[in-house]
Amino acid sequence: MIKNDLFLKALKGETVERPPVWMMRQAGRYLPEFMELRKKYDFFTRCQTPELASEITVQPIRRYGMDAAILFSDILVIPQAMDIEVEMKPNFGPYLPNPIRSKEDLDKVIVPDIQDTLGYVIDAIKMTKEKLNDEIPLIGFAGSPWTILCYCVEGQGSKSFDKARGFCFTQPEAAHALLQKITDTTIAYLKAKVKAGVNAVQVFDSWGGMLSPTDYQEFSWKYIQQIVNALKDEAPVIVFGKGCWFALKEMANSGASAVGVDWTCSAQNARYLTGGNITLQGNFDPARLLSPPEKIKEMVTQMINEFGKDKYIVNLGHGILPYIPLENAKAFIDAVKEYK
Ligand SMILES: Cc1c2[nH]c(c1CCC(=O)O)Cc1[nH]c(c(CCC(=O)O)c1C)Cc1[nH]c(c(CCC(=O)O)c1C)Cc1[nH]c(c(C)c1CCC(=O)O)C2
Repeated sequence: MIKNDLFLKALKGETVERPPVWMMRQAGRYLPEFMELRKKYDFFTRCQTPELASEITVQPIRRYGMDAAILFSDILVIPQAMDIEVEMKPNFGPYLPNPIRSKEDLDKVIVPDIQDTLGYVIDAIKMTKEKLNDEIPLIGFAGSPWTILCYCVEGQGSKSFDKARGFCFTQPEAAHALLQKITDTTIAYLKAKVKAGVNAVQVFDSWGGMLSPTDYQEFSWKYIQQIVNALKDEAPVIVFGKGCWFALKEMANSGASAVGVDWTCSAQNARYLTGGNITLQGNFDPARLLSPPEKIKEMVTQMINEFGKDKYIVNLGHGILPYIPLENAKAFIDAVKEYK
């Protein structure tokens, strides 16, 4: 039994005294204790060493007391496990030296055994569960197949992922074969995470908003739906698509327990588009954490009033920025805890 079950209650749609709160990318560079470890260990060492990954996961919890923890890791451990090389270059971000651009490239991509390739994540989950001591739930996550394809084809981050979109439109068969391999790997991975102890899973479709609504159905949503179908009876699933307001209806009807929204969609519109019954998560503009703490508190209270306290999980509309002052992040969390 988890002592603070606000997050799990909200995922079930149950009535709560106040909504739960966590922040996407809450284990990150705005925390000085994270920066200390970052000086000593490179990115994938931090992900692959259970002592480090579990420590980084609980850092924001110790400081702010969020209502859920999210395992420190990265969505790009999936392509790595599939035999696609991934580097994390300082001041640059993800870099994949051998991107997938043809059927031949695709044939080299494997659907791996999870324990063999990602056993370190399983160990990190078990160690994190011990550190959390059943105080709060732990969230596991994966990127959506489309978002993973974006990096596999583009080879690095991008403002528009033109090469990834071009690959889908010029070589649709290869694109679908890659998406299916990623989907199969992701399903096995998330099931293993649940078995290891995570209490919910979130699928990040960070680049879903790059696609037209029609292309979104074909190249992204179809595969996310497979993941939801495979996971929903094992753990609550949260689906978050950045820029994907047009898909909120499918998301709400998918069997997912909650749907994430970004800050370009109003609470009222999100409730309308999702039919008013599903738990929503979001959607504070991450740059709004640069406002003065008093203003942040006022805006968070207003946001809760707009979404309603029930069937709602307070979060940012995307990941926290690296240069957010500590007291501003605190104001965001405290405003929720003080909500009446
Ligand atoms: C697209 C994406 C990635 N990774 C992730 C996404 C989807 C979520 C989103 O859209 O924000 C997911 C992710 N990445 C990380 C987490 C940890 C858990 C959390 O606290 O939310 C999560 C959930 C750690 C990380 N992943 C990364 C960092 C920062 C790099 C570092 O610590 O050196 C962290 C804390 C690196 C990373 N990883 C990725 C990028 C683009 C970068 C570079 C970003 C940058 O440098 O600002 C890919």
